[in-house]
Amino acid sequence: MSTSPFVITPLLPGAGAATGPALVRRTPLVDDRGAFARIFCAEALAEIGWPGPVAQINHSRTAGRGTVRGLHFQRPPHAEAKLVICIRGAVHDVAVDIRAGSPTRYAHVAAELSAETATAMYVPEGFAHGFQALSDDIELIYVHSAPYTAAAESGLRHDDPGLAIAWPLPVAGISARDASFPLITDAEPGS
Ligand SMILES: Cc1cn([C@H]2C[C@H](O)[C@@H](COP(=O)(O)OP(=O)(O)O[C@H]3O[C@H](C)C(=O)[C@H](O)[C@H]3O)O2)c(=O)[nH]c1=O
Repeated sequence: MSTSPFVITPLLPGAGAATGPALVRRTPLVDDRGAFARIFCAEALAEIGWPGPVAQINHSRTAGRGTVRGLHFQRPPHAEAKLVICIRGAVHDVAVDIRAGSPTRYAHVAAELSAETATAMYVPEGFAHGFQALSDDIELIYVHSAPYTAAAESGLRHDDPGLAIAWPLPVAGISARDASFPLITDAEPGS
């Protein structure tokens, strides 16, 4: 493996490499048998703020192009960092700054993640995450720094005018729960 298993590109100008979301592109080792890539590396990601031990790893499949999942986050003290790894298909991946007092609160960053480009997004604590499937048959792996805590789960509306997220495709297949999150103008303080 070269000196770093990833090429890391911070996505939120001014947030600093160690506090904002980042695009994490894997650098697979290719030979005549195929390829080998590291998909998570605590040491390499600590440089951009990965906070601690891996608490949970999830695998999600999304069948239909245009489907939106999210935007999700866990409220403190269960806030989590995530590495969202696309291992099949392509997604438009979005992270929204929800940090109280942040000069970029409710600003978002977006990037295309795909198996073909070997890309992932680092989503720090204090950011909500969502994505839209750009193809059928998406598979994502999520590495979480905190365990799932249903009581701490919350979210933002994908179509909130206060967020102004431009989804590339007509939105399809969103869950009733995700479609019913409050707008940021209606949300309870601290929610
Ligand atoms: C995360 C999680 C969920 N669940 C249960 C809760 C629901 O009954 C069911 C599906 O969860 P959800 O609808 O939140 O799944 P997604 O909408 O795909 O959420 C995922 O996609 C968005 C974009 C993210 O950023 C979340 O981190 C990620 O979990 O699994 C569990 O039992 N354990 C878990 O660790």
